[in-house]
Amino acid sequence: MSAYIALADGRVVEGRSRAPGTDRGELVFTTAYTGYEESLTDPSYAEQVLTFSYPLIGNYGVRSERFESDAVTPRVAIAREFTDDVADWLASEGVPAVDAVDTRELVTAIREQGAMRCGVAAGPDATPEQAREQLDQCVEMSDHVDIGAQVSVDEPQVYEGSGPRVALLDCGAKQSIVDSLTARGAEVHVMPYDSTPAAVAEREPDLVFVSNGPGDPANFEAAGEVVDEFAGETPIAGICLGQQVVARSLGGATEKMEFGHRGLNQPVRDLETDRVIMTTQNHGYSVADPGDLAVTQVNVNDGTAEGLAGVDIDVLTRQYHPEANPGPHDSLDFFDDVLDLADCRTPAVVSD
Ligand SMILES: NC(=O)CC[C@H](N)C(=O)O
Repeated sequence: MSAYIALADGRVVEGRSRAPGTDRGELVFTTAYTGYEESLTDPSYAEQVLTFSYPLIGNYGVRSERFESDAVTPRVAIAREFTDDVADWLASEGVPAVDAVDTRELVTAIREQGAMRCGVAAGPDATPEQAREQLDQCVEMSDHVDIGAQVSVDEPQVYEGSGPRVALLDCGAKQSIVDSLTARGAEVHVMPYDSTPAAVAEREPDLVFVSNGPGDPANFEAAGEVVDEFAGETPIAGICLGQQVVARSLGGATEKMEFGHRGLNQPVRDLETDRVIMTTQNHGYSVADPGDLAVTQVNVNDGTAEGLAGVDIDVLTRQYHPEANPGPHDSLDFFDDVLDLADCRTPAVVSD
């Protein structure tokens, strides 16, 4: 069974269909060599076509305990080789999968030209024309203005705890962010991404936390309004899209990166301690201007802002994923730090 990937640069790359279907999205790559279940269920990958640069994906099976959400979130998955476990899982979820592709060619194209639109057709009757038709219908990431609605809860969900009460604005939150907070005793109220400041205030939070999420942070204005309303009154935290939303709301700006950071070994330097930690990352936008916030951590490779902190107010954000699923685990203390900001309730005792 054949498969075709039509790139925005005019190329059509041929591969083998491992799960049939036609679809489209922004072509990106991750260098992660493990954690494929986590990546394939991370809501931040909505509307993207995910290429794994590591050549064999699926060598330790598929277990739902490792999923970050209920759904497979990228629109299409591509690898040099998928095991049957992964291919069968993607087929059962209706997500097209393509392997037997020279992923080095795709990665090089993305590195040289940036993350780009693509269309995919896979299956017994797939044709290059179908892939090109998908490409024609593919819009730029920033045009997915309602992307938050795809990935957020519809109604608030409460996880009980005896520690600080966290209002987590769910812009596409990974389950391991919720788990990292509840493991430390926090009471977590997962709130829809478009909650109003009044709806958040009703929860009487000790900490307002903006989650990770897909697409352009400019399309998460409601979360920015919540930050604007609570900043200076209640501590604020953010991860990845959350950092971007918080920065935008507090006078800063974001920009689209050329091909982003996606992988498990991105080095980050803390400017105060000079310590370098290895981090897991998945983002295509970055904070170009921190506004009223101070940059406290930077990416060692390209100098982009990896951590921000309030100067006079309690704000702490990370561009990488401190919940570190599947790892490396250098960054878990972020959760202790943000809960310390909110320590007006019973102290949390549990650690990872
Ligand atoms: N993991 C995330 O939260 C990603 C944030 C944002 N969608 C970006 O690509 O930059």
